[in-house]
Amino acid sequence: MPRSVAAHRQAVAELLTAAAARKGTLRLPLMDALGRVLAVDLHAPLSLPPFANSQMDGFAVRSADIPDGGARLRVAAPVPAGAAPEALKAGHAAPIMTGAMMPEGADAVVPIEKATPGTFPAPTDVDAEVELPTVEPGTYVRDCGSDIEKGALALASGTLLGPSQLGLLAALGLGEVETRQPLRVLLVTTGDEVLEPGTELTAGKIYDSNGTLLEASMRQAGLDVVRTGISGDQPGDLLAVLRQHLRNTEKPVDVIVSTGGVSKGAYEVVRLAMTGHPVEFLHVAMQPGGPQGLGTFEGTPFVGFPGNPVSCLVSFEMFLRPALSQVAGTPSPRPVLRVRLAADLTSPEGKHQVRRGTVVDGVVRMEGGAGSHLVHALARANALVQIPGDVTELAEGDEVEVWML
Ligand SMILES: Nc1nc2c(c(=O)[nH]1)N[C@H]1C(S)=C(S)[C@@H](COP(=O)(O)OP(=O)(O)OC[C@H]3O[C@@H](n4cnc5c(N)ncnc54)[C@H](O)[C@@H]3O)O[C@H]1N2
Ligand code: MOO
Repeated sequence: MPRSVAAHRQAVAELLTAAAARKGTLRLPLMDALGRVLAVDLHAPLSLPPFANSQMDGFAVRSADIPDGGARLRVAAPVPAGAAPEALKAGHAAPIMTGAMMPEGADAVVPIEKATPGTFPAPTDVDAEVELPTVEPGTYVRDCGSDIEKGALALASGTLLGPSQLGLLAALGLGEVETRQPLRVLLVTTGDEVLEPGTELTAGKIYDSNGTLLEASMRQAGLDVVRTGISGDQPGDLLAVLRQHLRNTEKPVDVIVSTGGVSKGAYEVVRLAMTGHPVEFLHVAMQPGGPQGLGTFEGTPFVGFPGNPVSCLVSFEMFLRPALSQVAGTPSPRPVLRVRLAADLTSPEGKHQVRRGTVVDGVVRMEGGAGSHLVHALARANALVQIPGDVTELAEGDEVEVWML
């Protein structure tokens, strides 16, 4: 009886719980923290904006100086961005640039486009005057702390640090940030037919797509990855490679992920190598990614993905990524949408099918067929299309769940 997708995801999460709990924190320069997870609640060390400033190039005024019909005001010394201006005298308007600090006493900005004349006077013109329309207090003023007040929670522990979050930390003047130490994955691809990209292709051989596909997925999900290179179909070779890396105390490994060698062939290297170790080989009611291995190898959690590249990606997205979110707080789940099918489709009964598709304007079009070797079609897709095991036929316009890649 195949295992359900949810049950296998839970089994992967349980396998990784102890390893995730052992991880500490790591203080990193901001750019090195891209894709990492914040380890602490972070409170703003200063207010943003740190001072009231102008949202427009224009004139800083005391709004009370300008009645309904407008007023003619004396032009004060200009306030460029970066300057600490003098207080604004009554009856005056100070030329002020976007981002420049509001002078004390000024409470509004009139944009230059609304001024007469509509250009700033030369700084040498000490007798200049300007005619301005009436303005509400606060107009085009970005108040101190209007984005965040000093001491308020800026980012909660567990936040994934992407460009926007790191930009906020930089705006708050922080050069470093406390991150969760990521789990380190030992990634091994297997198969006598598999060659490193960049080498010469000979008869019967193919290039290793899985290593790159999975390392990229794992890095994107905030994991550390150590690659072993390709292991051939001799179980002894695979065992030697794994043991060599597990002995490396400088880079201790938290989980091993292998690809290939888990199904029913005559030379299933991962199955053979794991004989006598507590690794279970089973079938999940999912396509692609049905054959799976799960257990421990000499105390280290072991996850064996099938060899087909699309099966590897689907296995990562369906099992490892969500399991990591659950146990390691790596908050990188895929955005889930409900969209309409561009065309009819069929799906095998009893298997949760994960098709690849392109979502545009709320409609999903399939990319390629169901085959798990279709890497070109995968590269065109922007979503995984989820078709539950009890659904065998869907019509154009029917709603389906998609996970955006
Ligand atoms: N009799 C059966 N045969 C197969 C079954 C089955 O249930 N009964 N399951 C099929 C399914 S589904 C899958 S998925 C694969 C899984 O096979 P393995 O995990 O044993 O993987 P391999 O046989 O080593 O490789 C499968 C496929 O993928 C290619 N491959 C392997 N590694 C790489 C790599 N690093 N980069 C690119 N491509 C790779 C390999 O050449 C094969 O074409 O088994 C089915 N068979
Ligand atoms: O499960 Mo296999 O991954 O269908 O190709």
